[in-house]
Amino acid sequence: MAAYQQRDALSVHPQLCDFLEQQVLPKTGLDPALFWRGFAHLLKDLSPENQALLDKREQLQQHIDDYHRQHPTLAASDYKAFLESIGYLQSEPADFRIQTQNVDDEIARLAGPQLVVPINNARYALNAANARWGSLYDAAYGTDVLPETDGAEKGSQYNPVRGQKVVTWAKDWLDKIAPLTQGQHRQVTGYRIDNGQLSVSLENGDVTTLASPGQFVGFKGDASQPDAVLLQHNGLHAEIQINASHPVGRTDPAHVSDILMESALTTIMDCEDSVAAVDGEDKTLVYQNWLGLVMGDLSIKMQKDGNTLTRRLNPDRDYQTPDGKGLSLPGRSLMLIRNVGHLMRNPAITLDGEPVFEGLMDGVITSLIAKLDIMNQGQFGNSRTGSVYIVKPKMHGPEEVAFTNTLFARVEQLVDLPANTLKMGIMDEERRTSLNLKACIEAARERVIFINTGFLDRTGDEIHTSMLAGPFARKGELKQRPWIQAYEQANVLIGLKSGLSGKAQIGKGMWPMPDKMAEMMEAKIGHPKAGANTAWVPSPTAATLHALHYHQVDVFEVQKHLPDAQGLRDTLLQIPLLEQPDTLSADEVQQELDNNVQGILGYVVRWVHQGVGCSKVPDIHDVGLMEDRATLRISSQHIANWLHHGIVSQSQVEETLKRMAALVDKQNSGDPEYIAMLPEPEKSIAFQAASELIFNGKTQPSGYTEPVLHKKRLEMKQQQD
Ligand SMILES: CC(=O)SCCNC(=O)CCNC(=O)[C@H](O)C(C)(C)COP(=O)(O)OP(=O)(O)OC[C@H]1O[C@@H](n2cnc3c(N)ncnc32)[C@H](O)[C@@H]1OP(=O)(O)O
Ligand SMILES: O=CC(=O)O
Ligand SMILES: [Mg+2]
Repeated sequence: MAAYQQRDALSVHPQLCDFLEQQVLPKTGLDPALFWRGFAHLLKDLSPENQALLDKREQLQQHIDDYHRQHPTLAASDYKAFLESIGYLQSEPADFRIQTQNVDDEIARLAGPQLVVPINNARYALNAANARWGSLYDAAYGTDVLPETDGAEKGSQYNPVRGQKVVTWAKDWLDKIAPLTQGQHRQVTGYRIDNGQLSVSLENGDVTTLASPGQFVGFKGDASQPDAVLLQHNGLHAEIQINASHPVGRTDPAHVSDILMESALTTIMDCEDSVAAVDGEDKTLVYQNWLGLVMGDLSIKMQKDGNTLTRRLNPDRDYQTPDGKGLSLPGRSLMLIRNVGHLMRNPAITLDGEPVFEGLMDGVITSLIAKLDIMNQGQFGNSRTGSVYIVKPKMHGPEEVAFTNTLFARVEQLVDLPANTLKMGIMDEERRTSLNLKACIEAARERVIFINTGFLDRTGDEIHTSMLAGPFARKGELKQRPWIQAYEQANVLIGLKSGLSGKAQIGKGMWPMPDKMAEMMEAKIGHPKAGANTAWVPSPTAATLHALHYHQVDVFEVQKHLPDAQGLRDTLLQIPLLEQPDTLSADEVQQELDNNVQGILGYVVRWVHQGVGCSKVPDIHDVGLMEDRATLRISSQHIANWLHHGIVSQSQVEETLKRMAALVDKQNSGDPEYIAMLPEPEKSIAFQAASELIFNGKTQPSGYTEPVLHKKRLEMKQQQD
C-alpha cells in the first residue's frame, strides 16, 4: 500500500486522499490546502469535546452501576431522584417549536415509507434510490402477502393462477386508494381520458369515473388509449400501467400490466449500523458511493436471472396533466445519509498519531460531497430546497445533540455552505435521549428534520444501562413491556408538541423480518395509526407494501387528535426485568441462549470474515432476521446480563457457542466465500469476536459492538493481506 499522505496536521490514507483530491475537491471550488487546514483545525478543536462526552457516558454508567449494587431492590421514586441527582435525567425545557427551514416535502409534508440501505453495497444502494416507485404486482407475487394455497405456489416459472390472484388483490387495493363511482377496478375494461376526466368502462357496458375525480392527476400516451393513468391519494401517487402487448396486460380486460406505487419517499444511505467500514480503504468506498449517488453517475454491472445488466439511477417520471400541461414527478427517493455516531475512531485519517473520531470525519466528508448537490452539479439533483439531510445515530442526551449541532455549524463554515443547510435526523435510540427527548430536539431546533425510534439500539441500551439491576426478561418479552410502549408513544407526542408536524418526520423503526411481509402488513399499520409519518423498511418490496398503510391512514389527521405526553417518563424508567427468574425452565433458558448465540455467530462471521455489515440470518425457527450492529448489541448484552446474574454459566455459553458455530457453518456451506469457524474455533477470528462480545459485554462502552467488530475485522484484513 502507498504511504499515508501528510496534509496539514493530518495523515490521510492514500486512497482516501486521492479520492478527495481528484474526485471531490476540484468539483467543489474549494482550495485543497485551505480545506485540509480547516479540516485539521476542526478535528483539533472538536476532538477533546467528543472525548469528554464519551467520558461522561462512562461516568454516568459507573454511577448507575454503583447505585444498583447498593440497591438490589428498586424503589421507583428513589431511583428517579438518583438519576436526577447525577444529571442523567434533566429537567424538561419550556415549550418551544422547531424552526427548521427549507425542508423537502417528502420529509415535511408527506407520509410514507423510509428505506434503509448499506451504502457500501452499490447494487443495493442504487436499487434503494430507485425504490421511490415499486411494482405492486411484483410485491404481491414474490412475497407471502398472498398464501401459496389452491394452486397459487410461486414456483420457479410464472404461475398464472398466482398471477390472477395478484391482479385481483392489487385491483382491490385500487378500490381503497381511488374508488370508482360505480363498480370496482377489477370489473374495468378500459381507462381513457375524456375532456380532462378519467372515463372508466365497466364489463357491464356502463361508463363511470372516480368517486373523487380530483384523484386523477396525470397520464401518459394518447388520451383515448393511455399507457399510464396517474392517481393521487393522501399525497402519494399510484400509476396504473396499461400495455396490451405485455404478457400480463395482454390477457387483462383493461390491458392493465401493473400498478406502480409511489413507495420509498425517502431512503437513508447508511454508513452506520448496516455497514462494516474499518479503515481508509473501506471508508473510501462508502464516500465514493455517496459521491456517485449525489452526482447521479453511480452504476453497477450485475448478474440477475442469468442476464448481465447495468443498474443506474432512474430519471424523473413525466406525465401530462388532465388539463394538458406537463407534470414531472421525482423518479428517485429523497436521500438522507446516516453518519456514524460519536463513539468510534477510524484510522482512515490520523491526527497526532491517533485515529480521528469517525463521526467528525463522516460529518466533514459526507457534507463536502453533498455540497455538490447544493451546487446543482448532480445529473438529477436530490434536495429541491437546498438542504443536506444527515441522520445522526447513537447520541446520548441533549449535550451530545448540541455537540452535533456545533459540528454541523463548523462543517458549514469549512465547506462553505449557508448556515443550517445541514439538517439533522435524531435517532432516539439511547435511554438518555428518550428520557430527555424534548431537550434533545431543542438543542437542534433549527436543524432537526426527524426523530426516529431506533428501538433496536434502544433495547440494547436498556439492557446495558441497567445491567446490574437484575436479569432481563427474555428478548421477545422485552417488546411487550410498558417501557417500550411509553418510549414509542412519548417520541410521537414530544415530537408533535415540539412542532414537528408539517416540518419534520416522526419516524418508527425497522421491520426486521424481511421475508415476513404478511405479518408486516398486519403489524406496521400501527405506525401511521400511532401518528408516525414514516417508518423503516428493509427492502424496496417492503416499501411498496408498507406504502399501502399510508393510503389506509391519513397520518396528519391522526396527529391532530393525539393527547399530551403525561407520565410517560415514569413508565420509561420501568426496567423490563424477568419477573420470576426461578420459573424459567432449563429448556427455556437454553432456547433463549441458542437463539441469541446463533444470531450473533451468523452475523459476526460475515462481518469479520467478509466485511458484510448487514445480513439476513435464520433464527432457530428458520425465520430470516435482519441482523445488524444494533441487533447484535441486544443479543450480546442479553447474554452478558444473564451471565452476570447466573441465569446461564460460562461453560454453558461456551458449549452453546461451539454447537451453534457448527450450525452456522452448515447454514453457510453454499457460500464459496465463507470461511468456516470450526473445527478450530480458537483460531477463528469471527468466533473469537463473538466470544469477546459476550464475555466482555459488560465492559463494552454502552454495550456497543463496534469496538470488537472493528478490531477483529482489522485483524482479519491483516491476515488476508
Ligand atoms: C437497527 C438499524 O439500524 S436498521 C437499519 C439498518 N439495516 C438495513 O439497512 C437493512 C437493509 N436491508 C438489507 O441490507 C437486506 O435487505 C438484508 C441484508 C436484510 C437482506 O438481504 P438479502 O439476503 O440479500 O435479501 P434478498 O436476497 O431477499 O433480496 C435481495 C434483493 O433485494 C434488494 N434489496 C434488499 N434489501 C435492499 C435494500 N435495503 N435496499 C435496496 N435493495 C435491497 C437487492 O438489491 C436484491 O435485489 P437485486 O438482485 O435486484 O439487486
Ligand atoms: O438504528 C436503528 C435501531 O433500531 O437501532
Ligand atoms: Mg441504531
